[in-house]
Amino acid sequence: MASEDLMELKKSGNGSSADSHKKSKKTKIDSGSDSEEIKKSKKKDKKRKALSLDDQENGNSEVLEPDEKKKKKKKKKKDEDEAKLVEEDSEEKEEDPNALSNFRISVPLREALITKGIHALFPIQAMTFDTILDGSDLIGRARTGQGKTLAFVLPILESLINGPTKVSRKTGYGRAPSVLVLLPTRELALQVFADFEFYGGAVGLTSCCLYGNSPMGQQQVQLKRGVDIVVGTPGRIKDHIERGNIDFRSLKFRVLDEVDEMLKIGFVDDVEFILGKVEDASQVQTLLFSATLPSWVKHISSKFLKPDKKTADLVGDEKMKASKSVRHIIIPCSSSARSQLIPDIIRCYSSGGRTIIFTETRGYASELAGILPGARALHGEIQQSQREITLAGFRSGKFLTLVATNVAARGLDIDNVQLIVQCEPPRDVEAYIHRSGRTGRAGNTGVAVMLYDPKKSNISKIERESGVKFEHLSAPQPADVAKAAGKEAAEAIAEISDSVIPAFKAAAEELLHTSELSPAELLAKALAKAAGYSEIKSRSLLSSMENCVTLLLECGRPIFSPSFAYNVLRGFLSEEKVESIKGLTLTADGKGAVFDVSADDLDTFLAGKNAQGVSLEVVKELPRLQEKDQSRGGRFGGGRGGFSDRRNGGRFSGGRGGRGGGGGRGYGNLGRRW
Ligand SMILES: Nc1ncnc2c1ncn2[C@@H]1O[C@H](COP(=O)(O)OP(=O)(O)OP(=O)(O)O)[C@@H](O)[C@H]1O
Repeated sequence: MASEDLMELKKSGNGSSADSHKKSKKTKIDSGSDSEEIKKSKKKDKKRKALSLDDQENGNSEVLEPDEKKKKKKKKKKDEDEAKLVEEDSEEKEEDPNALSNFRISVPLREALITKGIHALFPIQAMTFDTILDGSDLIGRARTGQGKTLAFVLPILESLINGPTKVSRKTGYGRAPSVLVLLPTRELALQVFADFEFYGGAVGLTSCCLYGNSPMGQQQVQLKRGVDIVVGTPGRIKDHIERGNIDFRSLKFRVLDEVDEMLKIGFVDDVEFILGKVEDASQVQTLLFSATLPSWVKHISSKFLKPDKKTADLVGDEKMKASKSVRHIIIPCSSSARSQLIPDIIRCYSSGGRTIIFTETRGYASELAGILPGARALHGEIQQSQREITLAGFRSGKFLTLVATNVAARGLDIDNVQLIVQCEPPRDVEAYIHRSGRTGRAGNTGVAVMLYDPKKSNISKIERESGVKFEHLSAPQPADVAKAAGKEAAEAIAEISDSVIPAFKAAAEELLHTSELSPAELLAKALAKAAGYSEIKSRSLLSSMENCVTLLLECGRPIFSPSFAYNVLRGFLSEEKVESIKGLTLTADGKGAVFDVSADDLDTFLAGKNAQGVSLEVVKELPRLQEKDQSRGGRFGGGRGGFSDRRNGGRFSGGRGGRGGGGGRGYGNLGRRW
């Protein structure tokens, strides 16, 4: 079996000395989180990691020492412009091994990068640049938002204009494409196309984007005229092949971005068909990228790559597979409470930036977008032209909340997405990783909130497989949200011009004279009105339902089953009241049960709390609950004692998730967005 080179960035911080650093064939880095790494990259930290090539099977490592790399670069012919640029970047070159000037990136491309504010390569880019430019097939993995797109765009372009594929690349009218990039969604195809268009354009290469539900004719004309780079979705590309519009005889590169999604059922046949159209695969470099590489992908993908392919894996065996620059929060919420809760979650955690809400179905995405003021839906049933308008509006800030299905889960790179809300846990862990990765990109931070129904959802599986340690929080309480809204309304009132006073003064004086309330109380009401409040309801910690209160029942001995809990309640409550309770769930410690009651019934329930040694109290912090798969003997968990909560000592750590629990500015947009 042919050996596969494995490149990996290793963590330092494990006692490796400077000396061993030099001797070691691996260059190690001190990596806290991805964002830290990227921030370090941005700050030109001297302790940058560099590249190491390990042989996956025998543990041998081939080293590209930074010094050797520099020598190699120095051999480059430099024209005047380049000399100037190098001079400008000389400080970076000395300080940052990943500075652009340390790579074989030609001047126009470097200039194009600098106009986008890019002065150094991100780790995955630095790690794979030479390997791709020098002709290897490659599988690349880095967490979401770490710059995988440029990791293939830059060396491909450089190879075509200055590198090994330059000589045999077709040029002129009617030329067949040199590069084929396949992506799973049209939005993603357009996004990657935009990068090729911009950076390729800077070096005189043309690109086109082929995706379904858009006119064939224009695409045909582009292909006929000749393009260097074809980006698209498998269905439409297959269509063009079948119509004889594309010729792959001159192909130099083929890229599967989001490779695991591309090789899933539904795409794999088309992908195989397309890749199979390359007659001499030995002449073509194949590159596969994704943030998630389940083992089955590695298996299937070996079919398409050469035996001496390389793997650049920045995630590797690390437990944490999702973005490290994202706060991962879960909040219990029944499906019927979602639409009431989500606006408050946005108020608490979006820091005034963009929010993407993920739903499991297209219908619910449309429904929710209809309910949430200022939100728009994006899913597969919406016409392509509308999808593009919606995404453009979201990118440009025309509206700040996008409600989407998994069509937006992968790859989309949108500035200032501060918050991701997942209405329920997704079916697979990859979806969780990609969805939550729409925030916290390129060294920024973000918040991902996932709602779950404690009686239905299995959080542990996602936690286990993604390596995420969820922060367990309860829903923000409306009273807390309202307090913050009141503060903002007060600030807004202070800014209103005095010119309005004469018009409103008479009504204000009239109110003061006729009302029994104090001036402060009246002003409080005015602030409530300004912030859009007419009443403040309580919210259950268990289901997030408004006007419900969560109670904890304990009876001095273990509660093994829901029916046992119901029987205890029947001891001091009427059947009617017992039947009115909602969402009864056993606690993880096996000692209690929590359930919701209507706020109006609270006194009736609390009146009987001392009966037969029973304790019944309003829950301030939701205790850890038994999960679906943790229970023995059915859905409600007959398991003795359930599972213990070693992490939080039996209590959720976050308590009320409202004030101070938010990311960044907290309730930055109260009263404005809704
Ligand atoms: N070297 C760099 N310096 C600064 N910003 C960069 C650099 N490389 C990429 N970026 C920016 O980082 C962002 C994320 O990049 P990209 O979309 O390629 O991430 P990704 O790893 O493909 O994420 P995902 O797995 O979610 O698709 C983009 O906005 C991109 O412009």
